[in-house]
Amino acid sequence: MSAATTGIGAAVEAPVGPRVTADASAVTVLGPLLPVLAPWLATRRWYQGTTVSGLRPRAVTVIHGDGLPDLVVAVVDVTARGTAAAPTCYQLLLGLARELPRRLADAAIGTVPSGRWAGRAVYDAVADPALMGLLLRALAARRAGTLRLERAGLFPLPVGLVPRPLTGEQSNSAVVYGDRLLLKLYRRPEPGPSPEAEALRALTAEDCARTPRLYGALSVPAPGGDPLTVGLIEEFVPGAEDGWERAVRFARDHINGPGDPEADADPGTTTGAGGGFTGQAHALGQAVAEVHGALGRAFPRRRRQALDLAADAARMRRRLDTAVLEVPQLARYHAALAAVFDEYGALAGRGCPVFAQRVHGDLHLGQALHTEDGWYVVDFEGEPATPAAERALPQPVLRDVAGMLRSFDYAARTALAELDGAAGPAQQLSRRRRATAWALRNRRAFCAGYAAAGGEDPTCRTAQLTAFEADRAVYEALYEARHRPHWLPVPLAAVHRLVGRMR
Ligand SMILES: Nc1ncnc2c1ncn2[C@@H]1O[C@H](COP(=O)(O)OP(=O)(O)O)[C@@H](O)[C@H]1O
Ligand SMILES: O=P(O)(O)O[C@H]1O[C@H](CO)[C@@H](O[C@H]2O[C@H](CO)[C@@H](O)[C@H](O)[C@H]2O)[C@H](O)[C@H]1O
Repeated sequence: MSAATTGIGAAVEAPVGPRVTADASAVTVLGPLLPVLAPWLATRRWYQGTTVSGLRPRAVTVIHGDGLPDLVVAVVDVTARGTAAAPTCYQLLLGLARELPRRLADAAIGTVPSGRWAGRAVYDAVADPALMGLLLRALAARRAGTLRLERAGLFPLPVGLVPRPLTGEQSNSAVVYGDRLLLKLYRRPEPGPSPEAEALRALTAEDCARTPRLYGALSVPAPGGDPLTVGLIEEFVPGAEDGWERAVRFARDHINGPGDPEADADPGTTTGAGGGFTGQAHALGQAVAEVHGALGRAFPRRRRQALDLAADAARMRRRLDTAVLEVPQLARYHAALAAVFDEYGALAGRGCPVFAQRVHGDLHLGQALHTEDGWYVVDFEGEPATPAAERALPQPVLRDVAGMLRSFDYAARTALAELDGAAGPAQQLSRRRRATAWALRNRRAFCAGYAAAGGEDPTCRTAQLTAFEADRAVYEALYEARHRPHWLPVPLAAVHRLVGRMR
C-alpha cells in the first residue's frame, strides 16, 4: 500500500481525567497505523471500494482514560486503488490496547508496527463498551478535542449508562447506552448540513411523539466549510421490534396459516387478508402522517409550480436512465416508466395541486419501530444512493407513502420466498394469492391510517402515487443490483405491475 499521508488535518489530544499529553499532528498519530488499517478497511461492510491506496487524515482526536486503552477518532479521506473517483470520507474509531481482551477478538485490526503505539493491538473501538463510555463522557464534558457535541434541547445527557454496540445495522455503527441513548456514528460522513440532524432537531423542537428525540449532533471542523457531522445522540426506543421483521413475521403466519377461503378470495372483498397486521398498518399510517405534520410545521411547505413538477419528472427520468445502465432488465420498461413520470410532470397543467415539504426520504418498514406505545419512525438520512445535496430537498409527502407501500410488497414477497420451497403447485398458487392479498390489504390500511390522521388521502392521488412508487422501484432495482442481486426480482416485478396498470 502507498499511503498518502500529506495534507495534515488537525490532531488534538483530549484528556479525560487528570492526564494531559502533548498535541501531535494527525500524520504522526495515524501514520504508523496505516499498514494495518488499509486491509481492514477494505473489508468493512460500510467501505464502498474493495481496495485502499491512499488515506489522508482530516481530523484526528485522541482521548485518554485512566487505565483504558487509548481511543483515536479519525476522520479520513480514502482513495481506492485504480479509480479516478474523488476520495471518500470515512470515520474510524480505533482502540489501542497493550493487550486485546479475548472478548474483543472479533474487533481486532492488527498490531501497530512502529511509532508511539508500536506493539499495541489496534481494534475497532465501537465494539469496546469501555471506550464508548469514555467517548460519551468526553463529549459531555466537552473534552473531546475537535470533536464537538452540539446539544439539542435542554435534556440532561446521562453519562453513567452501560454501553453496548448495536449489531445488525447497515451503513453506520451505533452504540446503545443503558437502553436510554443511541449514539449513531456515520461511517461515511458527508459535507454540508446533515439532513438527519436537521430533521431530528426540528422534530424534537416540535415535540413529535413518533420519533426519538435528539440530544445532540457530533461534528468536526471542516476547513472553509460547515462542520462535518459525524454522528448523533438520540433517544433509544426501548423494547421495540423492527417493523420489517414484524411485518414479515405476520405475513408469513398469514400466508402459511390454516386454510381460510376468504383469504384466498379477491383482496378487495376479504376480511382476513391483512393477516392480523391491518390494525398495525393503519397505526403506522397515522404515525407517518404525524411525522409529516411536524415536518410540515418545522420546514417550509410550498405548492409545486408547473416548472417544479417538470423538474421532478426530469429527475425521475435521469434516475431511470442511470439505473438502466446497471440494470438492463429495466430497459424494456423505459418508455412506459418515462410516460408515468411525464404524467406526474403534467399534473400542474391539469390544476392538481401538489405540495412539497421536508420528508423522511427513505421510508420503509425497516425504518419503523413497533412498541407497546405504538410506532416510531427512525433514520432520517434519506436514500443512501441519492446525492447528499438532493436528499433534503422539499418533496411531496406521497414520496414517503410510496416508499412504505413498496415495503409491504417486499414483506409479502420475502415471507412467500421463505415458505415456497416445500409446497406443491396448488399450495404455491394459494400462497401467492394470499401474499398478494396481504400486501394489498395492508397498503390500504396504511393509506387509510395516513388519511385518518390528517395526511392527504393517498388513494385520491393515483398519478402521484404511481410515479413515486415507480421511481422508488427503479431506485430499489439499482440498490438490489448493487447490494443483493438475488432480491432484484422484487422491484422488477413491481415495475412490471406498475407500468401494466398504466396501459
Ligand atoms: N432511536 C432508536 N431506538 C431504538 N432502535 C433504533 C433507534 N434508531 C435505530 N434503531 C435500530 O437500529 C437500526 C439501524 O439504525 P438506522 O438509523 O436505520 O441505521 P442505518 O442507517 O445504519 O441503517 C434500525 O433498523 C433500528 O432497528
Ligand atoms: O435502511 P437503509 O437506509 O440502509 O435503506 C437501504 O437499504 C434497505 C434494505 O435494508 C432498502 O430497502 C429495501 O429493502 C427492504 C427490505 O430489506 C424493504 O423493506 C424496502 O421497502 C426496500 O426499499 C432501501 O431501499 C435502501 O435505501
